[in-house]
Amino acid sequence: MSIWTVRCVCQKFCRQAHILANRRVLPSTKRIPAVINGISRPAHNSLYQMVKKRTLEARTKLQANKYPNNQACMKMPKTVEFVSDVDEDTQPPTLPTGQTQLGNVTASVTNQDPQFRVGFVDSKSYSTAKDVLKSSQCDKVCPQPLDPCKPAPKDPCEEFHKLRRESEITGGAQGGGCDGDSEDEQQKRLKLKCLLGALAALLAGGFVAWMMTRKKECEVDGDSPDDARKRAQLSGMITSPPSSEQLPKHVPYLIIGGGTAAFSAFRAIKSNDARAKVLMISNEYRKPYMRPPLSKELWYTPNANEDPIKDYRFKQWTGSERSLYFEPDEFFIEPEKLADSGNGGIAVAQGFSVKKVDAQNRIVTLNDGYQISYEECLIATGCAPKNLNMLRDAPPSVREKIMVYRTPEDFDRLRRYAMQKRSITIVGNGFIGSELACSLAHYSKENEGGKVYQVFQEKGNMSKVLPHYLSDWTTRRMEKQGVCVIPDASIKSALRDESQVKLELSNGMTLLSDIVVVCVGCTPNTNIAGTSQLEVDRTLGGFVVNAELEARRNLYVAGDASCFYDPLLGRRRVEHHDHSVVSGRLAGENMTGAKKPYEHQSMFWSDLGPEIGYEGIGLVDASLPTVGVFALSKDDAKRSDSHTDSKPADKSSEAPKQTTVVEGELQCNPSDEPNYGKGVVFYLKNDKIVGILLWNLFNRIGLARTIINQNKNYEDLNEVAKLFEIHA
Ligand SMILES: Cc1cc2nc3c(=O)[nH]c(=O)nc-3n(C[C@H](O)[C@H](O)[C@H](O)COP(=O)(O)OP(=O)(O)OC[C@H]3O[C@@H](n4cnc5c(N)ncnc54)[C@H](O)[C@@H]3O)c2cc1C
Repeated sequence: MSIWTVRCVCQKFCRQAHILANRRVLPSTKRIPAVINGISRPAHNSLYQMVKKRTLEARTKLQANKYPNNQACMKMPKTVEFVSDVDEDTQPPTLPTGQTQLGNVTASVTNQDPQFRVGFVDSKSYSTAKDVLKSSQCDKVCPQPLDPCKPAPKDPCEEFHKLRRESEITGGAQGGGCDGDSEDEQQKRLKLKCLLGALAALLAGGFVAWMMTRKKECEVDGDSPDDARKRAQLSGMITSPPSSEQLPKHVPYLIIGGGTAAFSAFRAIKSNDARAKVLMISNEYRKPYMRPPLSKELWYTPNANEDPIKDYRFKQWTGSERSLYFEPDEFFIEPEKLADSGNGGIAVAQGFSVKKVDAQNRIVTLNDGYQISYEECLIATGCAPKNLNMLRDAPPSVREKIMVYRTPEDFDRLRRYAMQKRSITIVGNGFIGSELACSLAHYSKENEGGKVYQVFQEKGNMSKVLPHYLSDWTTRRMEKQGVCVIPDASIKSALRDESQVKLELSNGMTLLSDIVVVCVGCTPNTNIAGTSQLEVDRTLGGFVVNAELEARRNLYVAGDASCFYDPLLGRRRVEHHDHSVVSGRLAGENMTGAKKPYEHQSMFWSDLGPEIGYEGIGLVDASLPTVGVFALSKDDAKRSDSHTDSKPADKSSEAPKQTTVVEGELQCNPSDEPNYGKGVVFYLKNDKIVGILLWNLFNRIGLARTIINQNKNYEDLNEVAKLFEIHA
């Protein structure tokens, strides 16, 4: 095995990768014990541990088990000029800008795949996504049985149309009954009456048919009122307590928001003030729960077809089971009983919204005007998913096919579509969009479900986080997992079919989908800032707080909604689970008088299916220069060695050329999977390491944290990389 180093020096999108070295790793005896010892996780991280007990062993086992790769689609072309005389069999995998891989198959595929149609309403000679899929290497590299580009075995759209036609015919027949045997003289008047009657009956029949199809839509889009009530009762989705009047008038500790940061703060308060009485006010109708499994583990849990509404149990990657909820219902006390509780505890007011905080007088006002005074208050309102303006402003018929993704309700809704084998389009290439696309593709594969498309403007998945070569590689891996990735494309328009939404993309493709999930980031929930006279950061968003997470005296902000001052890395806002745990804990400690600054570097993680997992810490930002060091498999090492060996004298001056060659190989040969299978990427600012990404490397985040905290220049990053034992 060899170490493979890639340095990205361009500020924007890291266009250049330089191989710096191709040397043997130091033997594992060359560890630096002091640093290695720093790996152990601090105790506060128990919330993080609950979600994510990931060991390399567990992941490796998982990789070997029942989730085999699906087959690759192909690289999408940048433009969609129609080229009718392309020979599919001789198509190169990638084409220069301005050309396209679209083949001469447009008309022939139209009827085969209802998800991709040419000229949907108005029959233009579109080059559709199907054409792209068809014309790519997919036809060459995908074995037939697993080919994700072929039509689904059963076409839900066709079924829908059939049902609809039948109901219309039935309605029409019922409208008859005027074939009377009346006398000739009366025929004219009777005929007229009859015609009018038939027309009325037809209209009634049509109305019945419409109602019937509406009902079918409802069955897809939502529960019947009875079911909805039942599910609401099961999950406690009713305001609790029934009225704000039942909430205490005064509490020592008040937390606005009922998410991860809020719950972490409660834990810290309780461990510093054993009898603390804490009231959490959440506008969700649930007790505190974690979000990460919503886009990952829940979709891989074998019992995913069972109704998870009660406690959303899921299997962690390690195989152990747990619920989405941090604690069961019994852990909490009722808000009405909080004031009289001798030992204190935590109460959650569910379904109530705070509209104002009066920091001067320490009073919080709810939406209905009810006021609660506090001694210490934390704002942990998180963030809300963004939508695209064009979709938000679309007609209601389109909007009902568009959703964002953040809550268990969103999971339920999307799962209903997935279970019904519908085609799903994810918009966006960030963490949640990419995770969800992988999870849905997996779910679809396991259940012979519908197609999963991922559309985004950028060139590759996670391009804001990963250096471009890694983003490219990841995109190909996503395709292998069964996601039909459509990069370099934005949505130009969205129209509604009987059952689907038709997306016209900027690259000329037309995509038909049963549901569109918009995953384009989120906006911090700072609505109360204006009424509460709190400062919001103009650039980063979020409530501005100092290093102690204080917005005002006795008023703190933590989690996604806080824009805090990191003494090491400057002003930041972070939208990750561990940050919400770390900042929530710090705020909780400070609410009990600790007055500590934010010093602990939080980490994040993401999983793109069971085979790709990564963790990051510090400023993991693709616009920074990066150096990546990856373990190569035997074959790749040989290839790289031979390349270097052929030009030993030119090693440094030829670095960019080597890069080009390596990148070329990667782009042209999707089977070069091991290239970026495992490694570490350093993100640099003023030649200092400010961020570290651990790519399929686990249990090393403590070491990464130590290195960032050292805040110094390293002569040779290969030496630093060796500490991570990427071959271990
Ligand atoms: C699907 C998904 C997957 C994710 N996966 C990962 C992952 O793998 N790794 C990772 O590091 N991070 C992940 N994250 C991000 C992580 O979950 C968030 O960073 C974290 O939940 C933020 O916690 P929070 O407490 O700040 O906000 P939230 O969890 O959003 O909680 C805020 C709460 O406050 C409520 N609220 C808002 N305004 C008011 C108001 N005025 N009055 C009362 N209540 C209010 C909200 O309804 C919400 O319940 C994921 C997020 C999502 C959505």
